[in-house]
Amino acid sequence: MAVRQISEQIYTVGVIDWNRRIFDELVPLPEGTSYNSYYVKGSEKTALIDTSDPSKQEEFIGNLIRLGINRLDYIVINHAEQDHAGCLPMLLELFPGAKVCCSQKCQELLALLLDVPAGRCQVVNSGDSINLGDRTLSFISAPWVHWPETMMTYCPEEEILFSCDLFGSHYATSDLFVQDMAREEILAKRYYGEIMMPFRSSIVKYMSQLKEMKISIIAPSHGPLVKPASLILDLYEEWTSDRVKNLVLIPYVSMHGSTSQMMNFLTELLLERGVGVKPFKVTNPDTGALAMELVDAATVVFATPTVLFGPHPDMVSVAYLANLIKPKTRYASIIGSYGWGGKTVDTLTSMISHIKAELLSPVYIQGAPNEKAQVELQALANSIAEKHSQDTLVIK
Ligand SMILES: Cc1cc2nc3c(=O)[nH]c(=O)nc-3n(C[C@H](O)[C@H](O)[C@H](O)COP(=O)(O)O)c2cc1C
Repeated sequence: MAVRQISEQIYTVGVIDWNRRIFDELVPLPEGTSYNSYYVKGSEKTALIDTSDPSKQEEFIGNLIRLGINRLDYIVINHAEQDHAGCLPMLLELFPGAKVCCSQKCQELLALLLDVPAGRCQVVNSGDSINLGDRTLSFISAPWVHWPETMMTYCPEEEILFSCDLFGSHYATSDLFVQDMAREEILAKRYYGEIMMPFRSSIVKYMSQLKEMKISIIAPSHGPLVKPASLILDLYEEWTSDRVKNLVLIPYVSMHGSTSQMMNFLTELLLERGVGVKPFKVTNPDTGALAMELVDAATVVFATPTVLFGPHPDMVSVAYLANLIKPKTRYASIIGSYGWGGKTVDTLTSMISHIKAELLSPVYIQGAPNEKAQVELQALANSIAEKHSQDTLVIK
């Protein structure tokens, strides 16, 4: 089903996983995903770039058989994670003459994770290439997008960048190339927020390196290919920039309604002041949707009551995640209600230390919100609106 021709000598032979709904037991997959693998048929030699998730091994091997592949000279492994390299042990049995091209670090991980013998690997460095006759594959080291061993592979004759996880999207679609750019923007942004955002500073460096190259097509490890490449490169340029949107994200939870009332009141105040707002309920959260909002919201206000002297556990989980993915948030605050005492504000503040945001005065009140709480929320709304309007990095 998934064997399709990209160009005269390049095919996609990976597998579309229409029904998978969670990745790494962490990332929700509302639209499924795909495990992309590419076959490059040079005039003298052949190469496969990445494999498939082992859960789809049968289908994947079926694709190779359908294409009549009975010899492989190289298997390029851009990334050792099992959803890309998981079928490698089987491939090494089926193609005893094939050499695995990968980075040194990848070779170590392949041995640890998949018991791949070092003798089957040909370690490559950034700038190295393999000659397939009339096609060349050259390698670009790209550690920390999102593992330390990652590399990308480039075919200059076709101007295709096999970008591994970078520029990907979890998107099961029959479109070989992105057709619906609005849909792609949402799914690619979600993917960027969940998986790539913690490595923003590394990605910025790779982006400037890639700008020097002639790239017509981006062929990622998940989701459809992108042509022209600028469609996704321009989006990444924006997401990895320091610029943020005039938007306040309010992750919230409330047991008896006091914190909800505060959140609603703050939302109204911000809207009146021309600031966008996105309330986000943290009970059974769609963490992908949260990550997507964190990509470019200028401000995050955590809204939680006190439970057993600290933040509500659902908020703890969301704050922990937000802190891990290191958004470029510029301002943060905390609002909520308590009954008799606790350390909610201190605990939450210490939990978000990776978010290098300026902390605006929290509004943390005892009981249901009264007039004093309203005044304090007005002051917070004024402060946010003023910060956004004066900050040159906030897109107006
Ligand atoms: C399970 C539970 C544990 C609580 N623990 C604390 C606590 O340790 N300290 C405190 O000040 N209030 C505590 N409270 C009281 C709530 O923080 C208080 O009722 C608050 O106003 C609830 O806000 P909400 O209406 O937004 O849920 C607790 C309430 C519940 C239901």
